[in-house]
Amino acid sequence: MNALAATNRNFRHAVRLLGLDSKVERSLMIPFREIKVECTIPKDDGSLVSYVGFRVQHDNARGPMKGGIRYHPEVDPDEVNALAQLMTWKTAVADIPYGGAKGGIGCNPKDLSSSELERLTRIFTQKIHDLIGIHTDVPAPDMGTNAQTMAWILDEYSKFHGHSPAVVTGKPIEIGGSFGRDAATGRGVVYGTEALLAEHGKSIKDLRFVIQGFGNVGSWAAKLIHERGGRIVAVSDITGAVKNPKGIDITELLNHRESTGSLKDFHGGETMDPDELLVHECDVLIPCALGGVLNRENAADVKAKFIIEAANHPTDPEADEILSKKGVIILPDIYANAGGVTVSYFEWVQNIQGFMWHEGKVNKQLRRYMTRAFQNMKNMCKSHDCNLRMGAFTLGVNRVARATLLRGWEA
Ligand SMILES: NC(=O)C1=CN([C@@H]2O[C@H](COP(=O)(O)OP(=O)(O)OC[C@H]3O[C@@H](n4cnc5c(N)ncnc54)[C@H](OP(=O)(O)O)[C@@H]3O)[C@@H](O)[C@H]2O)C=CC1
Ligand SMILES: O=C(O)CCC(=O)C(=O)O
Repeated sequence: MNALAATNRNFRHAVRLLGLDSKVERSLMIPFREIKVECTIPKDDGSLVSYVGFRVQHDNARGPMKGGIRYHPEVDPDEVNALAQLMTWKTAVADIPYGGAKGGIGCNPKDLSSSELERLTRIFTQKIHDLIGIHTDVPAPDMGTNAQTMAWILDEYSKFHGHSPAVVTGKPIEIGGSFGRDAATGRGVVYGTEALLAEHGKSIKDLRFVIQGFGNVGSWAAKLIHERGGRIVAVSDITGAVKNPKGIDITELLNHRESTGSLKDFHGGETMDPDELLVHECDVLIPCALGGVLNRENAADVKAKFIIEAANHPTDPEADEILSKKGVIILPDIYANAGGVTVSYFEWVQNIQGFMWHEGKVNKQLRRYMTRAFQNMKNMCKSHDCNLRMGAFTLGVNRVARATLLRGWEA
């Protein structure tokens, strides 16, 4: 099942649990606006290359639309639509005053030089600059993009609209980024994991973890779990996977990745088949890379008792059913990875105020938001007798439906 069909299915299930009207359902499902643009750039060798860029703005009932921009070869319109919709429910779960959006360019950023990436980002910004903005749609990093990408968007956007730091979040600190944004998604994952484990009388230091993906989210989650005494027994990136039953020294792995650019040839563990990673023996599995990685092919073989969805939609609905029958507890993406967008909100607030917070304040507020959202999600589970995914979906969808009804549809 593709990402959009899976997301729509979860949304419809939440609508049924909430008893929402079919007109509200239809209005919430159809995206506010879908943008598709051609981006042609000269390569460094003078040849021309064309890419397709997307921005889907899903809903703005609760505030400006918000969500990352992904550079990845598998970016397609359905996936961007699904990710934009997930952002709408995610910002509502976190209770931050935003709607949802997502963007992407179908390219492999590893095949482009830094100057080619800059040209691509600038041309994409030129094509969408009049449709994004501080109070309309605020992009941020996602897979394959980073603080530098946001700096180029800010610079290009500012040529048309004047200096506008709040038009993107996840920027470098020097040009208005927030302390703590780089680590925020991974840190939020850890706060969410702590809240879940505490409910089950467990703590990070007693458990074994497997992490798929060692980019922004995966490496920060790994570092913070390692610091708390959690034993990380296997990690992967696109180049391969490494395991060590005694626990991988994450500080050494970060140093290795820093000096070589990947996890390959790391001597603090044994190389393993990356396909084995998701079904490796552990207590907690944290997918931090692509969507749909847990599916009917591998779900029955998963050994973890807890899955923390740091990636967006890593579990497809068939896997969801298989895992739930096995008693695996899944902390859903629209809650588990909401730390990133929550600190993006703090960054936007700081830009608008023209006042910078220190990192301690950012992290303290992040914990407060993640803890509050966890309790709200649990309350929805109780009132609708449902699992955590539906607890999060009913929480998010209900808040957006309420905002939509309050605003009304009169033309
Ligand atoms: N950045 C953020 O703030 C947020 C991100 N997310 C979600 O988290 C996930 C990861 O995003 P982010 O960390 O930002 O992205 P990055 O691009 O920083 O990192 C992605 C990581 O996934 C690895 N990867 C890619 N394909 C595979 C594969 N087939 N098997 C194993 N590893 C793979 C990459 O390997 P390599 O390094 O070798 O390329 C890299 O380590 C995405 O689903 C994203 O939507 C969710 C909320 C916020
Ligand atoms: O920080 C943001 O605005 C969005 C991050 C994002 O793309 C996500 O949460 O999936």
